[in-house]
Amino acid sequence: MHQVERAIFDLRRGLPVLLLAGEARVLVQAIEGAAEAAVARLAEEAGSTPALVLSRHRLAQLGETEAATPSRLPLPEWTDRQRLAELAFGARPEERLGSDDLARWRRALEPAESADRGALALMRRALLIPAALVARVADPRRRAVEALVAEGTLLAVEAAPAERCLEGGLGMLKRVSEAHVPLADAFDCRFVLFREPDGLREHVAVVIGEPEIGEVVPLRLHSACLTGDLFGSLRCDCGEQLRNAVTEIEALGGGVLLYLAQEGRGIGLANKLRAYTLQDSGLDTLDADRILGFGDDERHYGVAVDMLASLGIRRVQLLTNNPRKVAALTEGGIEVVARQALYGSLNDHNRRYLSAKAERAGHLLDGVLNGHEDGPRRS
Ligand SMILES: Nc1nc2c(ncn2[C@@H]2O[C@H](COP(=O)(O)OP(=O)(O)OP(=O)(O)O)[C@@H](O)[C@H]2O)c(=O)[nH]1
Ligand SMILES: [Zn+2]
Repeated sequence: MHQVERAIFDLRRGLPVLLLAGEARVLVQAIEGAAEAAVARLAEEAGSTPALVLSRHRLAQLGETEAATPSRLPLPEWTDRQRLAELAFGARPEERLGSDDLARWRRALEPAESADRGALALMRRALLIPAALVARVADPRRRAVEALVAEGTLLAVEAAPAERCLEGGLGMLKRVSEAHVPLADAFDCRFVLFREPDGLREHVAVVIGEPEIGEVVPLRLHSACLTGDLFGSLRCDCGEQLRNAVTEIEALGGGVLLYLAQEGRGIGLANKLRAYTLQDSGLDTLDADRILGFGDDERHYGVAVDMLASLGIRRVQLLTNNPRKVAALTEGGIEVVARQALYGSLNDHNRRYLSAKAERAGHLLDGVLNGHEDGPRRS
């Protein structure tokens, strides 16, 4: 895990890393921050033709509608940064790259192997665009590349743990510190901070009042939304949901709110802002994420299950409109005794977002979409 965490750091800085997959040595670089001549340079370094690894969601945007797995797209050396960006996350690839060219690219697709899957997982964990430049190191270049590793200028990491890096080291969450933090809507609150084993993400359990831990505990799983939670953005309903959850849990006699570092349904703030810009050109919240190469929802709730285990909570009354959260907790061995709706209010800016969640992602938002437009509602 240690090397994986370092690899994420290097990739975020725009540096290449070397993935080790059996006998294969594969140079990997992020699309974000890639220099103009990145493909040519990688070709020279590896002595082979670089390829672009794309997620199945992105492949679908390029016309590979049946893609069930990621694939590798071999690239000519003259591929510049602009073309890479169009291929990896451009909004209108057909228009910009030409349908003939796209069809040709598609015919050249190769199935992804372990190093390619590892590269994509690293990009996701690093909250970068989920597309990677990869190049297999040819035999004549192997020594030179290994020398870079030996002298410490290139980081080598095994592909297998890289592939698993999104699982987040379950059961190894560290409970780090805690304090009493009185809130405007609930005076008696304790913030308990948890850190993932690789140190990259932190999550907070807000214990409101003194819930009976052995009984059914009112619980909210809240995914971070900087724009909504902190600034009251009108594009979503998160800020109101957050505050309504605190009030509601307090009214229920106490419970827990898990504030999870899952900004943008797990794609990170940078990508959420990219997705917002795409939404401004007419796409809905799910299609915008798919253009960028992401699935409808990239969140994993293993950390929430671990936090509940640490707090001794096994039975909950869950405040959510999202059936996936109920399913994820149940799968993690938490008994969801009841679900309780939790709404923000509808406005002209979030109407399309909430409708898409209800119509396309199965969120249970009838109560807010059908007529309750004049303020927050609970049921
Ligand atoms: N990718 C993406 N994320 C968004 C967008 N709008 C809001 N979000 C994120 O969506 C998540 C919403 O979190 P929650 O309110 O906990 O979850 P939910 O899936 O709406 O479910 P409930 O609120 O429990 O019903 C947050 O991480 C937001 O940052 C968007 O347009 N695109
Ligand atoms: Zn939000």
